[in-house]
Amino acid sequence: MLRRVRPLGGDPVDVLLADGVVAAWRPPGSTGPDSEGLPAGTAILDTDGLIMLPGLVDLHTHLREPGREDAETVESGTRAAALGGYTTVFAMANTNPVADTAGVVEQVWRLGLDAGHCDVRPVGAVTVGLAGERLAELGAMATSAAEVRVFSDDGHCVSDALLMRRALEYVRAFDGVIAQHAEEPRLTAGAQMNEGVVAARLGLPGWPAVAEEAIIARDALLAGHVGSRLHVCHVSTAGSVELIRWAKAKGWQVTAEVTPHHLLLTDDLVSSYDPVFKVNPPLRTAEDVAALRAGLADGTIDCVATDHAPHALEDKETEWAAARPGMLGLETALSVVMETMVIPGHLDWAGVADRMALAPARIGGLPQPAAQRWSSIAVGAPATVTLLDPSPWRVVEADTLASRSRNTPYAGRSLPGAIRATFLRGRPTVLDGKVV
Ligand SMILES: NC(=O)N[C@@H](CC(=O)O)C(=O)O
Ligand SMILES: [Zn+2]
Ligand SMILES: [Zn+2]
Repeated sequence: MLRRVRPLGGDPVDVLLADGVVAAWRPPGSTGPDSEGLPAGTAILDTDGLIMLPGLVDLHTHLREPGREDAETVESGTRAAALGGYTTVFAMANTNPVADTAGVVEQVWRLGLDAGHCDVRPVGAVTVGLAGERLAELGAMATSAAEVRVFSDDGHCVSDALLMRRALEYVRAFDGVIAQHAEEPRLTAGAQMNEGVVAARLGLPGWPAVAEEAIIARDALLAGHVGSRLHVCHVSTAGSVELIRWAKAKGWQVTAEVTPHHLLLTDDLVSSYDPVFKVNPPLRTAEDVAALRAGLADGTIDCVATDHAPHALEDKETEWAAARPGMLGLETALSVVMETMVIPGHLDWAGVADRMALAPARIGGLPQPAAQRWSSIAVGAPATVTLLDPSPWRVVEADTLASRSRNTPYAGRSLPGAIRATFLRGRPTVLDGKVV
């Protein structure tokens, strides 16, 4: 029995979860189901004041297995995901070996099943070894047990225009999508941070906005030309938001994501030379942050994706130039979205449900019942939900995170909200803020 849940910002209702589905619900004050006669094992929680959201879906997670199990494993990464309210994560392909064959994507998918904290949907590489030279066996990954629908060379840009065109054409047959890490490599060679006044002051080589925007413009034109689906990873500049708005107005199948860190943090943090703030694409300016928030609010940017990028201490706690780019994100994403979007009034909870669960499920090609699993509280709908307590503020401590890595940019910062429980098809994966 779930009591007094407030779904999507509306009036509180009582919701009963049983056998993995919403068994009944009632408006407050009315009589209806109570805890008598419930099936054994039905979860009974005091959920007064909690907000119920559909289980969150992350289109962009780095789990590091196989290859860098010291930084993260499928088990530790999905544990972090469940604690963050996620019920599905898409695992990026830049592992070692690269997830560019049916064998590797099936391995990652099975590790996810074994861990059981959330659903793991492997992303397949676009090119063999992420080398940007030959297309990987996209069809074999699509028809494997892992049923890959999202393909990405993330970490690298598919910079060859003809290869990008061929990839877009190839995935059309099975309604796949190419998720592009938009970075024109010739324009970012040697780059250390956002190109701008802070870089000039610090004397660090700059990563210009145009390196992202040039690829987005090119790929949107290609996607429109061949009639296929393009998804833009980690959009970070105001100009990129404008380009995506333009591509959508053309009617092209272009979608985009923004990370929590690009919604909150700016490039002046680099003045500390703390490599925890090194990320790709780099932290940008306050004007970019404002445009990203506005783009997410009006739906130009379809969804929030964490780009959770764990790195071992030796790769992160080093001098700025030698440190690997990337930040943790799964355990703090909903709190950062609350701070940057909900509290300032850019998004209500229904908007959060769309941008963090429904839209990413649709883009990632999750089976239709899952994608539609939350239009309202409906009897018979699978209970894949997360319960958020919006009231507490908590100081993030790197050492208490479930991730194997420690590279959170929010350490010492106070963030709003706390996940109390996560349910995957009716089974609790997190209860009272702890992994079950
Ligand atoms: N975002 C990052 O800074 N790093 C990612 C790669 C990527 O998302 O491009 C990683 O794999 O570490
Ligand atoms: Zn990337
Ligand atoms: Zn990434």
